[in-house]
Amino acid sequence: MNEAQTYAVTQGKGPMLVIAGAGTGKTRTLVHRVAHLVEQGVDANSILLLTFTRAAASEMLTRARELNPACADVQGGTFHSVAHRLLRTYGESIELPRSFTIIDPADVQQIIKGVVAELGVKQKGDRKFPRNRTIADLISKSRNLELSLEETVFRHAEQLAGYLDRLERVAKAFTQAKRDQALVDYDDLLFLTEELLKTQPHVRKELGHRWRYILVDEYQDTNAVQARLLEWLTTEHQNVMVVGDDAQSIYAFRGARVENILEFPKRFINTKVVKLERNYRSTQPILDLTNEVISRAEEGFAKNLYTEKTGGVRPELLRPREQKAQSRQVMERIRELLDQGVRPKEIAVIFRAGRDSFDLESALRAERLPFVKYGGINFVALSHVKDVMAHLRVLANPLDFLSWQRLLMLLPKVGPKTAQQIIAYLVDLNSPEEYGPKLASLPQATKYPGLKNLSELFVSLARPNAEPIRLMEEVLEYYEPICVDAYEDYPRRLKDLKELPGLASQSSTLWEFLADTVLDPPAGEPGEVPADPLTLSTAHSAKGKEWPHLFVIWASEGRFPAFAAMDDPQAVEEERRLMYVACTRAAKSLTIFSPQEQYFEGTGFRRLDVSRFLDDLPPEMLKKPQKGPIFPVPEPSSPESRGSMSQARPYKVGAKVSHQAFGQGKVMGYKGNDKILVHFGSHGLKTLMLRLANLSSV
Ligand SMILES: Nc1ncnc2c1ncn2[C@@H]1O[C@H](COP(=O)(O)OP(=O)(O)OP(=O)(O)O)[C@@H](O)[C@H]1O
Repeated sequence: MNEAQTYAVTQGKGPMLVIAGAGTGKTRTLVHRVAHLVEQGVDANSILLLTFTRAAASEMLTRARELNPACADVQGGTFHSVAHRLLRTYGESIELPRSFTIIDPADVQQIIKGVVAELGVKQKGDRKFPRNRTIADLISKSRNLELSLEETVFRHAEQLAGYLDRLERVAKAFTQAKRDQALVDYDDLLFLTEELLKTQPHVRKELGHRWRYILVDEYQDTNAVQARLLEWLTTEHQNVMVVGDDAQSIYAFRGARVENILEFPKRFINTKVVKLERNYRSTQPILDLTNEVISRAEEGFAKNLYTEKTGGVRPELLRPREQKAQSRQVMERIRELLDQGVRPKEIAVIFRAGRDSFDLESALRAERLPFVKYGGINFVALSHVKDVMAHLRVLANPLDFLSWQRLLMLLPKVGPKTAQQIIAYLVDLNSPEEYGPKLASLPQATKYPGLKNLSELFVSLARPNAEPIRLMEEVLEYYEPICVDAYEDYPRRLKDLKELPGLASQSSTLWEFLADTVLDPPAGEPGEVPADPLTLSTAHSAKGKEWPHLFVIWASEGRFPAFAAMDDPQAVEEERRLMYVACTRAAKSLTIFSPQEQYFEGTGFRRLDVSRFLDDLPPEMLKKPQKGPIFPVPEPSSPESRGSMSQARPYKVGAKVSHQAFGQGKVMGYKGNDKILVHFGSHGLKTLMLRLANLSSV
């Protein structure tokens, strides 16, 4: 431990904020802090460690246990999982039914789809009506940002303003539908827990005594309600340590607020602030590059990470012609490393979106190089997995009509209408013992023979204390023939299903299993993890990890930053931080690939520029190809095409410009082809008509 780390680890009681750069030992400091508290005689049971994923908590607690076995009893988890446990125990005091189940974003979209149909708000042929996913995102955004739906629509989806009244009706009906079915979404978990802590002083007191020390990792990615929950949980003692890095905040799109870090000392008086700046992970040439990438950010704490490691190779930028060439070059570099004796698990390839690695994955398979992939895949959102889970979910919550609907529609000849008619008979079900007999006695039972099998399944599943794995095995036995009938590509799906018993075996109760699969689904692809694999990961899923040798692929405009973010200056800033997170994972070598072309359906190959976050870096920071663009690409002819957009955009994002009234400013982005967004110091962000703005370069 260095001096700053030691200070953070050994402080006594009271609030503490650790602001730490990438690779400066945040995780290590938290682990040592936990072990130190236990060594000082603090009861391990009274320490709560809140992390971003369940895996992070268990990894840190394993490390703490290695330092001191008494750490085995330290409590750990995510805000959501702790909220779930609290609501399960105390939820009835705020009138939450005991049998509530948690729904994931896919379920939310499903409910919204139902509500939209029921309300009849979408007119036939209206192709501009927002998609279910857009509506779900807007509702969640408005809750996370704690803005009215109206304000959220105006700020984030102005083009949908004409639908506002209909969206408000949908939002209201969605809330009601969740209430009717005792369903709780991710956002509800946090807000209901806040309600619980706010309105039930005895619960607050009890928890204040139970958890005497609370430590929070990745504080930059918490949202407003999480910050308040932390306050409620610590009102009794204020023993709270949060650790975060504003430069690594990458979940603003989900409502995370970097301000939580900035405001922490105001919320908790007498906060001790510690800054960690010595980086132990990367060589100086890598740090020079990453420091530069983040120093171009609009705002943030000034940090200058340094290392005492000497030497190291300069990061390198390569510009393969297109995707196939990129995969080939990555493979060559990987082969070189392996030939030098580097282990595959010391190598990772990072990218912006899950699909970015598909081509490379085929190349790796063809060469029989084993890999694991993180991010971009949500195993439990696969429809066949959801089919299976629906049977278990109704066991836990008889009111979960969403799941009833899903499992009934798997029966031969049962469509949505019939499913609804059947559900009308199920509304008075109270416990799983009643399901089997009820299904067998339905008036529809003779017409739909599938109901008989389903009834038998539920008779057999009605064992309140059965382990989740046993229930899972029975459901699978019932479901597999259905899967074969329902899906043409059933062999692949059956293979996925084989992973489910293993997942179920990790939980001892059905509640726990259902909550874990929704709140913290496995991050990797299902299946056995090879012994010494290469890692492929999205930048989001790479957070907190490190590898000696790192490749970043698709570092081109439109891919990283993602095209969808390019018109929104704040989104671009988040993409920049994401690039920073990606590059700071590298310890010894960093190689960045920026393909020069991308193939678009219909329009063919289009030129891609180097990602703006890496463009214009001096060659001493980033080694670049000797020649300029090696492959000439014909300019696109159609005026709507992406290529022409850059012609209509006379200033680079990040360039300095001057305006007669507002003075000097920085170009933040474009809105369409005719508006430019410029940040003018004290005048703030302005959207100007390019034609009229009369800007000049500085
Ligand atoms: N005092 C120290 N002495 C030696 N190595 C250290 C020290 N502190 C941290 N390290 C090493 O530095 C690396 C980065 O540490 P850690 O993963 O805790 O950083 P972090 O701040 O959580 O990083 P990030 O936020 O970038 O994910 C690890 O390999 C860790 O073992």
